[in-house]
Amino acid sequence: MLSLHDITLSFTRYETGLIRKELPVLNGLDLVVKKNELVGVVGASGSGKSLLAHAVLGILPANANLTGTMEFKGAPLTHKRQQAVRGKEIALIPQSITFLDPLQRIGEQVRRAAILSGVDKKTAILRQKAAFERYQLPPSTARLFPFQLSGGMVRRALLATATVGNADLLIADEPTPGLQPQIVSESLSHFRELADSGKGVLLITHELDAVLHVADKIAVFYGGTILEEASANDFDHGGKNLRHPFTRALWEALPGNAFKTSFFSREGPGSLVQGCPLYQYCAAKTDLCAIQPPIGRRLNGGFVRCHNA
Ligand SMILES: Nc1ncnc2c1ncn2[C@@H]1O[C@H](COP(=O)(O)OP(=O)(O)OP(=O)(O)O)[C@@H](O)[C@H]1O
Ligand code: NI
Repeated sequence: MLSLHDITLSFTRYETGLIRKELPVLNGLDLVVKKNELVGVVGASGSGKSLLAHAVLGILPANANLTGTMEFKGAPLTHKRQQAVRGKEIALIPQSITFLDPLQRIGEQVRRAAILSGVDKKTAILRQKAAFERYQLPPSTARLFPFQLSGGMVRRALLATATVGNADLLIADEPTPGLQPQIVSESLSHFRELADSGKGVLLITHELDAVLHVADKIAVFYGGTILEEASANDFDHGGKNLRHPFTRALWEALPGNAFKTSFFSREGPGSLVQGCPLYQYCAAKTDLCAIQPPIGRRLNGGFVRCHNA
């Protein structure tokens, strides 16, 4: 359904004296989301996950330079097509709550999203009511404006807005922070249902724990690229089928597993280095890792970008 190949993204910045600086964010990224599939993208804060979502939707800021190929349902996802499919065939649950229209009542926004995705007015009303019920928004909130809702309610309104239509691909960017555990687990199982009903779901998060239960496949994101693509089952049996040392470290950090902190750092802009992005932190590194970025390859039914896997 969605196929991303060799996606590279940088920002142009002008510094004093009009010196142009390129700030790399994404680097040679490949990712596929199929019909019926829920793919979790797990990565540290600031590693470029939201920008990846924005790249697919065509809503990057003007100083972003994007290269690579994107396909949606087998045809190139050009800028024109992105505009045509946004909110219709591809829906986003944004990380930022500022994506709601501040001047439109919540109920109208959810109904408008349903209509945009191709359902008639009557159905839109029914769908809006069902979405409100699913995300525990009392019917009376339909008449309120976003500023009149609590932060948690705004998040639930965003969930309702993105899932009310018929989008074939749902991209959820950290959709559940600050929500009650019950609503978190309900929205995750709703994403699973959507995938089971023939949609594709891309779920972006920094919590591996939460997505593991619902995802088919996990893409581990670091330093602007995907280090490993593993099936959710690869995390079973003590994670012994995992390919990359970083993914194993993520596995170790799951509740109930032995926690090692040595591997983790905050990823900042411009931190892409000559060799492996994990060179500084990796316990399994060799000299090659310092000078040559590992090339991605298929391994044991998954994907890995590591010289030593
Ligand atoms: N318009 C911009 N110009 C320059 N740099 C930017 C711009 N927008 C984002 N960045 C930088 O790109 C990097 C990736 O940002 P992004 O929001 O995609 O990270 P993220 O993985 O979604 O993080 P989080 O988990 O905190 O949401 C960040 O370091 C951010 O500062
Ligand atoms: Ni983000």
